Amino acid sequence: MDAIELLLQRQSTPMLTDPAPNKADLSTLLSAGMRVPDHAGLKPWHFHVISGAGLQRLSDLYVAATTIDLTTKAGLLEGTSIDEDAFNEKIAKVAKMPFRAPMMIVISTQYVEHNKVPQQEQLIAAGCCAQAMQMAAFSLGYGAMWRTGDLAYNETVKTGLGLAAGNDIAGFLYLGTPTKAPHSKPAKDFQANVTYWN
Ligand SMILES: Cc1cc2nc3c(=O)[nH]c(=O)nc-3n(C[C@H](O)[C@H](O)[C@H](O)COP(=O)(O)O)c2cc1C
Repeated sequence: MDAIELLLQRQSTPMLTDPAPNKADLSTLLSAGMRVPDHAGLKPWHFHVISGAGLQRLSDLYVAATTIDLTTKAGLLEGTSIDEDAFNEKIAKVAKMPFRAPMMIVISTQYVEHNKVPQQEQLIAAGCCAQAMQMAAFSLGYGAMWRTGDLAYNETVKTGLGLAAGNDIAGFLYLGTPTKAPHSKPAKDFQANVTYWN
């Protein structure tokens, strides 16, 4: 796919199935992720590639994190008890999340102390990794969807993934093959988002 065509046509695919990117294609994706603009060459990111049994491991972590969250919240509200149905519904929902696609890449930060590169720039660079990997996946014929949600900001999830304290999850990139041929989305007009100083 031509590079401009890729830039103008990229879109997300929420419904994904097997096959996931194969070994060679995954290597291309990860290399694209490493190729992003990177102030001072800090490589302030980390990729967890999760598939197969790893999806169940992530599901278990989501369940543990959500259980802690819900019981802590109930504990803080004196006199309240957990609504068992709502609790079970929420747990069932988060347990399924990693199985939305056959592969996920969790893009997190690995902040480096640097006098010219604030954390904000390092988080942006990690975001660029997610974008680059989605682009690479799209151009190779795979589908991809960048998600976050509460669990991206959850300390139990971050610790369970091995992130050092103070780091962030920039995104969960779901990867696989689109379940059906996607309808091409219309282009967004740029006029209202641009100011020219000539
Ligand atoms: C940082 C970030 C987090 C996102 N999190 C979610 C999410 O949790 N759920 C969701 O439906 N879309 C999320 N999105 C948006 C989708 O990835 C996607 O861009 C959006 O559905 C529009 O589709 P498109 O990429 O085809 O234009 C997120 C995007 C970014 C950049």
